[in-house]
Amino acid sequence: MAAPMRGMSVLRQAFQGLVRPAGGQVCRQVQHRCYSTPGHVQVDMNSETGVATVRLNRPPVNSLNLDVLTELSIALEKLETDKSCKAMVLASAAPGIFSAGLDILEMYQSTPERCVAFWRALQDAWLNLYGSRLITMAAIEGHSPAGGCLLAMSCDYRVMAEGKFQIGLNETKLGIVAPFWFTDVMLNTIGHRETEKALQLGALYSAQQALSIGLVDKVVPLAEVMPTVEGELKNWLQIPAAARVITKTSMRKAVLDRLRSQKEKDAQFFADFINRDSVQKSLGMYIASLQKKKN
Ligand SMILES: CCCCC/C=C\C/C=C\CC/C=C/CC(=O)SCCNC(=O)CCNC(=O)[C@H](O)C(C)(C)COP(=O)(O)OP(=O)(O)OC[C@H]1O[C@@H](n2cnc3c(N)ncnc32)[C@H](O)[C@@H]1OP(=O)(O)O
Repeated sequence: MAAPMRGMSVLRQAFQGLVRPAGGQVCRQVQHRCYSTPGHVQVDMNSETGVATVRLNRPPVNSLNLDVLTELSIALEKLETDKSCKAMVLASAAPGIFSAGLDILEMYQSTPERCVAFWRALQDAWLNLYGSRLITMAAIEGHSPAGGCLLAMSCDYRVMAEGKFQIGLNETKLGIVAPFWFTDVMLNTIGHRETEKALQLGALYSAQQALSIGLVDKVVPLAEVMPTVEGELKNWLQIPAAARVITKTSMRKAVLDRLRSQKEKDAQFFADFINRDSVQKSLGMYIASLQKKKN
């Protein structure tokens, strides 16, 4: 195995199969390529079908910190440039959870510099996902609040497990405000009236409620989520790719461009907003309430 190259992060090289990270595996078989690293994003590429499964793997709740978001971005970039890849399923390796959203500890008592770096990583991961040429499907096998809901909504199709799991943009409940591009994605998904209610209330929906407002496309028993995604993918894969990609791009371009044109301003705004005393106080209380839930 080659030594790490200068000027290129070990993480990026690991994803490109150039180095074998300590404790990790890079396995290549005829039909499957798995890029498994000590990190938090597992990619399994089935080269026979052209479908990659990307699993978030940061137990217990797949909260999205700087590292996870950076890894996710790199994984998505790599799949985007892999000509054999046609579709991507976003899923979780942690039972009972899709993603708990942004890691609240990245936003609580952090430095402005870290906040900006964290936000840039989120912007890049989202731009890569929402702007992807691939068919993207979310297999939601657990809770999916806030940033988890953003990731799911940014896919082309969503299948959610029935039962106790919840999904939604609950930011106001934490005393924070969903950024404009979260709002844009929700508007594109469920329309203006439902978004207005959902965002003000910080609503978290059951799978059935989410289905009724169009936040997810299908609700099935937990064990059926992956087979349902695979079945749906067969339909999507039959559509001529160029026509589908042009359609998707034209429908998403305005929302993507809106963030692209003001990334730095948005990152600065986030860092300033999140470090306000009143916001820090709300976040502190929310963290305490999560911990109290256990006692
Ligand atoms: C004026 C105009 C302003 C314009 C706006 C400008 C800028 C925008 C500013 C801010 C926007 C920022 C956007 C944020 C989006 C987000 O994603 S915020 C994150 C929201 N997430 C949540 O609310 C989820 C909270 N978690 C839960 O509800 C539950 O954990 C769960 C997901 C339902 C799972 O429950 P379960 O019982 O299985 O697990 P536990 O609750 O016991 O959790 C286990 C463990 O994990 C910790 N944890 C949970 N969620 C998070 C998280 N998101 N981040 C970090 N840590 C988390 C939890 O505390 C437990 O920890 P332990 O006690 O140490 O074991």
